[in-house]
Amino acid sequence: MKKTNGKTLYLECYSGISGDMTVAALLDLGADQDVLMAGLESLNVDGYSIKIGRKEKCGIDACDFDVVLTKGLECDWNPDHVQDHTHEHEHAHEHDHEHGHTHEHEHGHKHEHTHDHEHSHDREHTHDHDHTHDHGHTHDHDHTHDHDHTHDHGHTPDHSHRHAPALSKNQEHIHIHTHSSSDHDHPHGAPHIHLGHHDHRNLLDINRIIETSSISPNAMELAKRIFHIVAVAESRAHRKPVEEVHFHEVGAVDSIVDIVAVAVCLDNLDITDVIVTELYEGTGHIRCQHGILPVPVPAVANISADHDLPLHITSIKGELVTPTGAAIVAAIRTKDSLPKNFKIRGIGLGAGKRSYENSTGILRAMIIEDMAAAETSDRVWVLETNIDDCTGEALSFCMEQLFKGGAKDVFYTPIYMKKNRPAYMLSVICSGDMIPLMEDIIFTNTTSIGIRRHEDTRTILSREFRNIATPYGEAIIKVCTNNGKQYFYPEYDSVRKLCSISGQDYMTIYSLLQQLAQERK
Ligand SMILES: O=C([S-])c1cc(C(=O)S)c[n+]([C@@H]2O[C@H](COP(=O)(O)O)[C@@H](O)[C@H]2O)c1
Ligand code: NI
Repeated sequence: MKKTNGKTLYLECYSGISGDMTVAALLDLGADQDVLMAGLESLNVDGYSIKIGRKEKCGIDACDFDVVLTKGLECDWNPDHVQDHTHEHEHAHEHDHEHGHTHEHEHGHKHEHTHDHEHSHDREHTHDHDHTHDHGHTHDHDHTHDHDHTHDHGHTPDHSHRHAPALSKNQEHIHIHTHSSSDHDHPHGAPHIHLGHHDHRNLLDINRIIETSSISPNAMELAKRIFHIVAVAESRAHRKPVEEVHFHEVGAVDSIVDIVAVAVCLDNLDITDVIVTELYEGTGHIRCQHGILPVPVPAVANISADHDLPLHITSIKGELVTPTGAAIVAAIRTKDSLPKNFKIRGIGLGAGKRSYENSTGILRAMIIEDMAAAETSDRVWVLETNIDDCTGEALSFCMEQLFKGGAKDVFYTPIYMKKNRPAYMLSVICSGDMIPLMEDIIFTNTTSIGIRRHEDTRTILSREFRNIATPYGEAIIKVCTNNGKQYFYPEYDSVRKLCSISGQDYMTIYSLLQQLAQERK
């Protein structure tokens, strides 16, 4: 079910947008890393690890999210290669496709390559796959491309590969998590899925991977929506029915991880409204699996056309907006323009993998609060029924179902009914579209045989939930605004948890949380 009344996200795409930049920006905004990692693990996809660190872009500190592929590139590197290398692996792969991920190869060293450079090996290989390698052995590709890989290797020392260390100096990893078939259990009984970097999958395969995970229903719906947008765009570009689009680069592990990670982080941050600037894009051409593509690449152009995304073409030679980035914007954008007056409640900076002149390579995300919308009113429906013949247990269960179903509020009022019967009036406050579901829950779970209903108006203060750190752990505070003044209401569950950790009484912890929230406002 789509949530409402959450936070508003403002995405500044002045250096374009890609999947990994978005995840990094959302993590920097405070999305919970543990929730993200648990969600990704539940995908039952392996062959990658996650690196979350910091990266300096144009002197600015930003978060870096990297999907490091550990499987599916056996074609590129195997222990035999090492024996052939007399130089110290001072070469970087020159893949033509432009993913922003890192590959980690299992031959005793790690190297990072960003994929935005051209081939320049002096190697003799005919190889109509986009990346080429130059090692003295026969490659045993395990991916299922229908390219012909005819590697005719033989080292010459002048190749331009340069193995960079997996991290740049200023990159401090704060989370590394490896997924491999042997290092974790798969809780859902879902088939374990090995996705090599170049395996081909269609939309059904991707949806199955997402649906068998344990991510929240909101995140699941959003991840599927983003993939669907890419599939439609690819289907038009390649003139194939949507169901027959075989995802290549976009269906690879890093894209699945990026898209699901964005969905999980947005849900975790409780984002319900998103404002996005125009998408700054480069110009010229890039290479990918299909060969040379114009920028914006066909999938990005199609997504922009289908979803009315404003593009701003800069003179930068290269791809600033990836299909994944454009699809994320198309799926989450709810508003076109910023409110006239707003306050910034949080800032997150996500680092891009590429560097261009005249571009910071940073995606900036902000949580903003519209000052005009701080106090507002809305229309709701009130459903009521009087019940004198139902157990307290059934009434409690019904209340739980109503809240789960999306009621804004549910409460019981003790009443006296005919024949002097002590009874309860059940009241449900909900939006108009929820009435059928709410009534069904009441009729199914209680003895009620009739429900009154009327529409009402209410004045509501804007509110948001903030996490604050305390000496006893994290706590959640509800922050409400009235006439520009903020009020801090610690959440009951947080107070309860900290009471039990600290041994302090309820009012002491409650006041401490209010005081800390006030200080950090
Ligand atoms: O692999 C395919 S089918 C592909 C199609 C297109 C089209 O525009 S069609 C573009 N690309 C390029 O691949 C990389 C990966 O994109 P992500 O969105 O997965 O990051 C990117 O450079 C695309 O322009 C691939
Ligand atoms: Ni394509």
